[in-house]
Amino acid sequence: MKPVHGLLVMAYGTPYKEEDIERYYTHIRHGRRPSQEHIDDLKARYKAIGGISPLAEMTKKQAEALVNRLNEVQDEVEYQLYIGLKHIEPFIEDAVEQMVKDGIQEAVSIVLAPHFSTFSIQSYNGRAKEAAEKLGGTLKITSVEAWYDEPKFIDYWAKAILAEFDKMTEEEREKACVIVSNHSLPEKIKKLGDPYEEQLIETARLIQETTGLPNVEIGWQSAGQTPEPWLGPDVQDLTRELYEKKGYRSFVYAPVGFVTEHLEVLYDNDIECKAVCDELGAGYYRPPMPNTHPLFIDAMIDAIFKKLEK
Ligand SMILES: CC1=C(CCC(=O)O)c2cc3nc(cc4[nH]c(cc5[nH]c(cc1n2)c(C)c5CCC(=O)O)c(CCC(=O)O)c4C)C(CCC(=O)O)=C3C
Ligand SMILES: [Fe+2]
Repeated sequence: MKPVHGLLVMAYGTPYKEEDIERYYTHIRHGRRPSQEHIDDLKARYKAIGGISPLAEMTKKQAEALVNRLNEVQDEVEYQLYIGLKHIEPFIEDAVEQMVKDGIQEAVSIVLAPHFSTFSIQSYNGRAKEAAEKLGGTLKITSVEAWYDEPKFIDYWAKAILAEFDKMTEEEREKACVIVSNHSLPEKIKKLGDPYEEQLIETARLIQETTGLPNVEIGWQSAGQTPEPWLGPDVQDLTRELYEKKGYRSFVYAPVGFVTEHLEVLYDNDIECKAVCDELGAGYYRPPMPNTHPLFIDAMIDAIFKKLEK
């Protein structure tokens, strides 16, 4: 009999129904209830993308694709899937508790987000390890930390971006640019030595190298509503600036820090960035997100093996 190990797949989480929005947002804000205005604003954004986000279902599909592939490509271990979410049930702690109850002693974890930050990946991994320790320390978790430069991940985006350029006329292509972006974080992470910004720059460089496209720019999106400075330029401001200063007339948005068509993509890109493009009379393009694309799933499988072989 093969030994059974856990595969802990962690993701952000999303409200399952409208009534979940308030407690979900409160959890994101570390237990501080947001103002009614902020809640209403968030509700309106979910409404604008069709009521709820496709994220919950897609996280499940991605996790299932990962465990199936992991059990297909190796024969020594039987991996059992556990999903742990950051801001809604099943929480990361729930998943770890279930693993311990199931008698799992070894697990590998991966977060469905490619770039490392103390704000994101480290907090997921830290919560998983802390939960395992609290439950007696019988479960050992090996955590993948980042996979922003995995060749198959880059390949997925390179192909998806080039497919958008294929939709353009020769003339349009010459004045088109790619905006590679990630979720903004407070600028103070830079002083803390966080590699988040550099990792996005490296993802963009690899995409540029692989596609051979001349115009690749970096932007940040979906910044929080606090007075402190956040990483910029914001993708909307950047679009205007590039239109004016560099004469670009078409924009291909590649929000590579995300992996699914969820709120930030469907709203911040497909509604907000598109509105800027429409106003400028510029072309708006946004390749499909990786979701369960085999290249994308295999990129994460490669990252898992690299970590386990270390
Ligand atoms: C780094 C990062 C990622 C990527 C890495 C990862 O995936 O972990 C990410 C992903 C996501 N963020 C998501 C949703 C939200 N994030 C919020 C707010 C915030 N995110 C932050 C960071 C990140 N977030 C931060 C620093 C805040 C401000 C907190 C504060 O206020 O102090 C808010 C509050 C309202 C607003 O600000 O919009 C919402 C609703 C969804 C689900 C979307 C859906 O349901 O489809 C996803 C995938
Ligand atoms: Fe977020």
